[in-house]
Amino acid sequence: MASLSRAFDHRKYVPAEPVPLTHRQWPSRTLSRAPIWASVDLRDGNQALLEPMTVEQKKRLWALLVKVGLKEIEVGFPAASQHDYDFVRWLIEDNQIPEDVHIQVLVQAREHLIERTFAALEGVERAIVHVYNSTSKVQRERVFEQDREGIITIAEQGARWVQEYAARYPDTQWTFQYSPESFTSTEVDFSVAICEAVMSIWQPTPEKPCILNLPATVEVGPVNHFADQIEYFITHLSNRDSAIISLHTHNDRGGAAAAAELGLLAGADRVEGTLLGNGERTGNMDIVTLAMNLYSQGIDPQLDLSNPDEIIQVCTECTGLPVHPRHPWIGELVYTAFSGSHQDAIRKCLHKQQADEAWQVAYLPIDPQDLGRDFQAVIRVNSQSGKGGMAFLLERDFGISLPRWMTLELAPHVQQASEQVTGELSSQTIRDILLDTFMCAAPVTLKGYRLDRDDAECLSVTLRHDQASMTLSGQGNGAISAFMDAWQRHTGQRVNVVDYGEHALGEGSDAVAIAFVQLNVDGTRISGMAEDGDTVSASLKAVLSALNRAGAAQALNEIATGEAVQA
Ligand SMILES: CC(=O)SCCNC(=O)CCNC(=O)[C@H](O)C(C)(C)COP(=O)(O)OP(=O)(O)OC[C@H]1O[C@@H](n2cnc3c(N)ncnc32)[C@H](O)[C@@H]1OP(=O)(O)O
Ligand SMILES: CC(C)C(=O)C(=O)O
Ligand SMILES: [Mg+2]
Repeated sequence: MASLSRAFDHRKYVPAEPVPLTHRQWPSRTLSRAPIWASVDLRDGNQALLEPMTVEQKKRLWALLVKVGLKEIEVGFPAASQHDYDFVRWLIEDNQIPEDVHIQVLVQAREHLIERTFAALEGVERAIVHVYNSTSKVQRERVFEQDREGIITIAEQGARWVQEYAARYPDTQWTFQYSPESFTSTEVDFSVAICEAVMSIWQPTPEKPCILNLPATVEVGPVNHFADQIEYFITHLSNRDSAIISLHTHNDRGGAAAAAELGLLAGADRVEGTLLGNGERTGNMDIVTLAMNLYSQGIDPQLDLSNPDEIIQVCTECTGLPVHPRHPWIGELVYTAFSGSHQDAIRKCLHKQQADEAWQVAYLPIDPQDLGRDFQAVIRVNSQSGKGGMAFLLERDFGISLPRWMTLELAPHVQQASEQVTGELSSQTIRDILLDTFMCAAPVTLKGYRLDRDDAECLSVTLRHDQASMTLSGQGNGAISAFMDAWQRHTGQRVNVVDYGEHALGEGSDAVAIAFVQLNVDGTRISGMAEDGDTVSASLKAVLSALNRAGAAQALNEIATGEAVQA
């Protein structure tokens, strides 16, 4: 090989060895049920922390794992530390293990460690004892300095010791688990051979199977490669019915959840992982992510994840690790849309979504309310937002349904404000911008009106400006057109109504009317809005808002004052 520079140089690395699998089945399968879940938060998660959890923190996380519904929980490496040992003793002596939960403990294939592990478990009703040794070529050659036979011997010895010590505690229902650690970097035929060697000692049966846990101790290849490794293993293992095939993926390439999903397609039964993915290096497979992936495909994950805020709080307090705001499914920002076209689509879909139909909302793969997230967080407005977002917020928080043309007129004002604040705009600020821009009750104000319904509507409207009141009269087929007529007659301006909209705000006796109008005043379009307890007043005030914005005061000052009456 040419000499490798010390700098960033891809030639230092070799790709994963292709798996000799010709008619792979996993690509044409789909998942239809949840796997057996096993948590390794209290072991793999714990061993990755700068400061391992205290017994109190472990107790808290344990309670959460049980609450979420995990039935197999690796609670530690009791031969490694007094903390872990004491925690296991507390679980047993304090009767903390629910009847349907199995605790699991990890141990190396070394006799004195196995002996102490069983001592820690004394008195437990049921438990999984998990023994491992490393099997990859690099571990064989550079760490253990053993050939394949030597590595198999370590595994066999471990299996034997586990079996022998278990026999000393006949009152416990034991399940044995073996991991060929570094499975992903191990030749697949050797993984099969070493697991078969362990099985030949344990003699599992379909009624009393052992667990073979296949770890991506380090994720070294693409997720399809992992699926090939799993399918090869499962289809080449003798006595497959007597083993529960378990996956234990890490996230070095960011594929832990995807690898586990494909591994399940390849025939695995069980997955190990941690809540929110804490674990060595980039972490273990995140159980929440995988469970929510299944949930969003219409599969019952068999875990209660309806309160992710509690999961986040307990996990962060126990591990000291923060959760990224864009963490899959449960991050603070994952159901929030800032960008305009997304907001527009979400708003339209939410309007059309029926309670009894399948979820069909663009940009929201699940209903955020399933995770206790309300729509408060869904749409937020900043400089990347469009009209859809602000319309959504006005409707959601204030019940204001803007007509489309009004939304279009408001949008540039909101955009300008969001650019000035370089951040997010609250719905209150958006409402303030709406009112400041379009609700223009001065300088000309509405003092009163009289509407007589005859063949046409005859309107007398009294306005106030500059301490003076004046009454204008006009006719039309409604109050607004009569007001237009009156205004034209008295000012000489050409005024037409281009668009109009109105709706009730609130309900019952507290309801008020909100009216929006777009006028054409001497060839220029201008809009106004108003609120009033009286519908006609709301309409007339909306017209006056538009006229005020168009310079009503000046128009009035220019006309003859013949009809003006001093107040
Ligand atoms: C991928 C994983 O997560 S595996 C789990 C890793 N987790 C942990 O290791 C956390 C807890 N471990 C510990 O605290 C310590 O490793 C202990 C207390 C268990 C053991 O400590 P030590 O006795 O100092 O041994 P250490 O773990 O350093 O291992 C070194 C020796 O054990 C051997 N060894 C390591 N793993 C195994 C194994 N799984 N089975 C058999 N032998 C093993 C090594 O070859 C080495 O042997 P050598 O001394 O003859 O060279
Ligand atoms: C002990 C084993 C299963 C492990 O944690 C790993 O290989 O990542
Ligand atoms: Mg691990």
